[in-house]
Amino acid sequence: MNTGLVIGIVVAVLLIVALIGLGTVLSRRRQISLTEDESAGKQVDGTPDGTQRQVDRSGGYQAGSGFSFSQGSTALAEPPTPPEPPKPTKPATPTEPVRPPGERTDVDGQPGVGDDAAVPRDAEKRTVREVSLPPVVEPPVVEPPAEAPAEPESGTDSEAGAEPEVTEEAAAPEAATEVVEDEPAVTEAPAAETPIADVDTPAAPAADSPAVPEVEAPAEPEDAAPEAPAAPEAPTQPDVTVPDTAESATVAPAIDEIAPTAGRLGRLRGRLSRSQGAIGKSMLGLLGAGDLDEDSWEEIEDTLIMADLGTTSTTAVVEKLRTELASNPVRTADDARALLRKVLIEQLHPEYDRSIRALPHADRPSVMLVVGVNGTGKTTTTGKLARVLVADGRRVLLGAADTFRAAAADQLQTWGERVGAQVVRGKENADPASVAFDAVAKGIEDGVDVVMIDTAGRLHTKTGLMDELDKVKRVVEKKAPVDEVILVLDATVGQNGLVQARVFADVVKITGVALTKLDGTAKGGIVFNVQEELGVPVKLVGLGEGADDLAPFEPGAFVDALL
Ligand SMILES: Nc1nc2c(ncn2[C@@H]2O[C@H](COP(=O)(O)OP(=O)(O)OP(=O)(O)O)[C@@H](O)[C@H]2O)c(=O)[nH]1
Repeated sequence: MNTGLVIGIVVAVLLIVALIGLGTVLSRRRQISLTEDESAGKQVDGTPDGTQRQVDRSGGYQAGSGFSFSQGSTALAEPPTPPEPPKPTKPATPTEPVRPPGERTDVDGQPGVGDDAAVPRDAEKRTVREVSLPPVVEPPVVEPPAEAPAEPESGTDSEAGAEPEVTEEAAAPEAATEVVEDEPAVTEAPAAETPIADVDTPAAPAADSPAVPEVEAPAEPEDAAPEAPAAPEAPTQPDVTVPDTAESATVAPAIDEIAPTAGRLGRLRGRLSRSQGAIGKSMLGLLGAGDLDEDSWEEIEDTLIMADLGTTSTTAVVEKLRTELASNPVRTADDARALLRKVLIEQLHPEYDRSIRALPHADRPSVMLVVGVNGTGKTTTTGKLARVLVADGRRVLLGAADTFRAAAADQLQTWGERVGAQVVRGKENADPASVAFDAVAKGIEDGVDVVMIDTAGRLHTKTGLMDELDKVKRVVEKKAPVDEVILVLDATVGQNGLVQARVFADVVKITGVALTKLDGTAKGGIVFNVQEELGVPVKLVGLGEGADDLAPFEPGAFVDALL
């Protein structure tokens, strides 16, 4: 009797125990804990610091491409100025990619290009690489009237460049202002030692040396911005310095080796590790905690706001997360990560065109203005981008329209010399618009592929500056339409950067943003905010002071770095 009963009871008990065990296991698996995740990460690569962990999580992400360049004809719906009359333009020489196949992947240990990069400490350490620049030389062409020391060229040149175009009433005068075309360091003695030796303004005119302060603009340029009726402000002091006898000097200084441009964001991802802590860790921790109550959602919102995503992006991200979680609850840490990744990437508008409009047009170079508040990294970014372009086989001409600070032009010149790009610069306090005009004229004349103009970045609160910027653009467009206007923003200043950005956006039509110093902030979320506020894509990110610490912005790679 009892044997059967006993067996039955034992079986029943065993069954119950088994069911309880199974239930426990299942309920545990639904829980995702941050601490669990972390230790797992450590296990994988055995490093306690977050940096390594990122690598594993990325699944070895490689940014698919390098920098993407495009032609900017349609870029700015600005009134294109009358096309250049057939000038002595050299058909945009089909420069062949001289691209140095970079074997180097390390960017650390590169020189810090500081405020004043005039002294390239690393020059000797680098492998000198010959990047054969298309022979721009043709001294005779521009030189003829050369005998006259000072004004011959610019003065006349500007005018000349102006006249053929539609009356150019204003153009000539405006542009006629002081201009200095200075080619790489062909100057005097001191230049001897290093090819990169910083150069004072052009050799000749004694002028500028004395510690000229970087203060307010000179006489007229500021208010001289009087729109169209600009005609009056005629021949401002046509004081010019040096027609570029140095032209040919462009030829062959020691040129830097440039790091490979492809996959840079992937390679530099470690620089974003601080941002990772701010967004990735806490967000994943919260999302992984299973069912989220309102407090948890608030915490998620706070995290995003703290990371500088801004309210618009934060709200959008939270709403998307809520919707997704409602229909597809996350069950594993990987699920949580995948969901967050997807939502964040969507919020970064991967559909935006982030190509840099730096490809030449049939009859003229592309023209790029680099604008932004002082100290954000305009000059540095211009130099870094010039390197990328040169590495891509492009002929680049840099226009130092930041005449406000002498060191800025020196700095740009140094960058130019290091990659073999021509530099057109003006005397300190020269009219920036004039320098920009001459740079573009020179670029057209020499048939370069792209002219990049570094502008001054005085405080946006000075309306004079903004007028000046507006004037620079107008004057430049008398020579050629501007294809790209890159606004450089410092990621470390957070919301203030956006205030500045809006002011600039009111004056010029910004077509792309370069967000610098992302290596120095835990608030990588600023990228979302900037795009949302300006409606303009972040195209470039600065991730360090090194010469190659500039990467194209790629939403996927960026989010991977954050998580
Ligand atoms: N850490 C870091 N520093 C950067 C980055 N970009 C630029 N810098 C540094 O920021 C400082 C200012 O850069 P500049 O290029 O001189 O800035 P700017 O906007 O041209 O300044 P002004 O000529 O005064 O208008 C320099 O020390 C640069 O090395 C970056 O991405 N990361």
